[in-house]
Amino acid sequence: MNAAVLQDGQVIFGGTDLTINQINSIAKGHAEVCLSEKEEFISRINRGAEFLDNLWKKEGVIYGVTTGYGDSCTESIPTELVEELPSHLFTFHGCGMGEMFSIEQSRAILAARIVSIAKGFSGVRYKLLQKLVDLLKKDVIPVIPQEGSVGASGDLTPLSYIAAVLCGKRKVWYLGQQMYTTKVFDALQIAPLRLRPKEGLAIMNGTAAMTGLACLAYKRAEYLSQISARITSMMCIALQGNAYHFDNSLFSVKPHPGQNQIAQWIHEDLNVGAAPKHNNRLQDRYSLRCAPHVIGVLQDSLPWLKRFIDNELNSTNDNPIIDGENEKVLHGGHFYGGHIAFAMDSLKNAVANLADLLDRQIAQLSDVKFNNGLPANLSGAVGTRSSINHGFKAVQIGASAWAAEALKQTMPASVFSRSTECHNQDKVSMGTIAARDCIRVIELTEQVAASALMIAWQGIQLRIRSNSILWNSLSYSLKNTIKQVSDQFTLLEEDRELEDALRRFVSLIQKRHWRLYEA
Ligand SMILES: N[C@@H](Cc1ccc(O)cc1)C(=O)O
Repeated sequence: MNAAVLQDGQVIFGGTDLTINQINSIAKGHAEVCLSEKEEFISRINRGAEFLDNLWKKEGVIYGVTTGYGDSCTESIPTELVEELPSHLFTFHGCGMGEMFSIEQSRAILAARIVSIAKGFSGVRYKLLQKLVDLLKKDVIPVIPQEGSVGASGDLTPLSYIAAVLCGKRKVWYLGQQMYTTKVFDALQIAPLRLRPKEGLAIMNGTAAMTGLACLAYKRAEYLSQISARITSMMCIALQGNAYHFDNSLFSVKPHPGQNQIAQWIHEDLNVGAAPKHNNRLQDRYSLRCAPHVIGVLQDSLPWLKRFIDNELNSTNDNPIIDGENEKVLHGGHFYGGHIAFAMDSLKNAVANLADLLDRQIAQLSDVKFNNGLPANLSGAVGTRSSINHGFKAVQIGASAWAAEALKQTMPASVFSRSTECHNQDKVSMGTIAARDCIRVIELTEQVAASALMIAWQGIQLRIRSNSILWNSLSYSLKNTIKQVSDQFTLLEEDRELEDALRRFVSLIQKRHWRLYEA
C-alpha cells in the first residue's frame, strides 16, 4: 500500500487489544499493519498448535480435527484423510450469495479475524497468522459474498472465503479489481498455504464478518449523531424556532448524559443565554423540540455499543478453544454472535430514528404552512420566476423515501433465529444480517442528513438575504458549517439537478469532512 496514505500509523496484531478506530483505519487503508514478532507471543501461539499435534498423536480424537463438523461430529475421520479435512470445510462452505462486501468491509472482516486468532486460543501456527497479516499488508483482500451466515456457527460461509484465499483459491480484490487468487499470488510470489487440521475451523468458526461490519457501522453512527445535532441547530435558526428548548437547566432535570450533551451542543450553536424567567415563545413541533430526546437515544447508546463491539472484537470467538498453556481443549459456543446481533439491531433502530427526525425537520422547513415566512420548497427564485421553480420539492420527497426505507429495515434480525444444520445449530444470532441491515440504514440516513444539511443551509441563506437574520448574530460553530457548505453549494435559485451535489454531500459525511463538536 502507498506509504503516503498511511496517515494513521502502525497497527500491531498480537499482544494487545485493537480498537474500533484501528479497524476503521485498516479498512480505509490508512494504517500500516504488522504482526508482533515478540518471542513470547510467537511461542505462545505455536504452543497451541504443538499441543494439538501432540494430543492428536496421544488420544487420536479431537473435535473438528479427527471428526466431522457440527452435527457430523460423530463421524470419525480415518488418519490418512485428516489432512484433507480443512480444505473440505472451506470448500463446502463456498456457497455465499448476493452482492460482495466492499474492499473496505472485507479488510475490516479480515482484520477482525486476525485479532481473534492472535489471542492465542485457536490452535494455529504463527505462520498462519503471518500469512493472514501478509494479505492485509499487500492489500490482497478476499472477495466475500454478503449472504449465507446465520451468525452463530460463526460466520462460516463468509469466512470460508478467507480460508480458501489463503490456500490460493477463489478471488481477491487487488488494485481495485476482482482477480483470481492464483494469478495475484503468482504475480506477488505469495505461496498458498496448506492448512493444518484445526486451521480451517480457526479461520471460519467466529464472528469476524459481523464484528468487522459493526466497527465500521459504529464510527459512521457516531458521526451521524453529531451531524444531526448541528443540522437541528441550523433548522432551528432557519425556522426561527425556540432556542430555549435546549436550555441547560431544562436538561438538568432529565439526567441522560448523552441527551444532555446533544442539548448542550445545540444550545451553544444557537448562541443564546439562559432561558428567561418566563418564556412567551411558542413551543415548536417535536422534531425540533424533542431533537435531543431522539438523537440522545443514539448518543447514550454509543458507550454500551462500543463496549459490546470492543469485547467481541477482542475475544476468542472460536470453537473449540485450544489452551496450549494449560493443555486443555474447551468445547463451547464462542462463535455465537448474540452481542453484535443485539448491538446492530439496536443501532439500526436508533439511527433510523435520526433519518425520521431529519425528514420531519425538512418537511417543516419546506412547507409554507410551517416555515415562518420562507418561500415554498425553499426556492430562491424571485418575481414571476418563482411560479415555475420548485426548489427542493423533489429532494424533500426523496428524503421521505430514504427515511421510510431506513425505518423499514429496522425489524430486528436476531428474533428470526431458526434451527438449522440438523438441529445442531438450533438457536442462532443472525448477527451478520443485523449488521448488514444496520449499514444500509446508516447509508440511507446519511442521504437524509445530506439533504437536510443542504436545505437548512438554503433556509439560513434566504433569511440572511431577506435580512430576517444577521450573519453576525450566528455562533462561530454555525458560521463555520455554513461556510463549509458554501464552499460546496450555491444558492438554489433556478431549478437544477441536485443528484451530484447530494452524492458529494453524502461522501463528505462519510469522510467526516464537516467540522462538528469536540466531544
Ligand atoms: N460451529 C460448529 C462447527 C461447524 C462447522 C461447519 C459446519 O458446516 C457446521 C458446524 C462448532 O464449532 O460446533
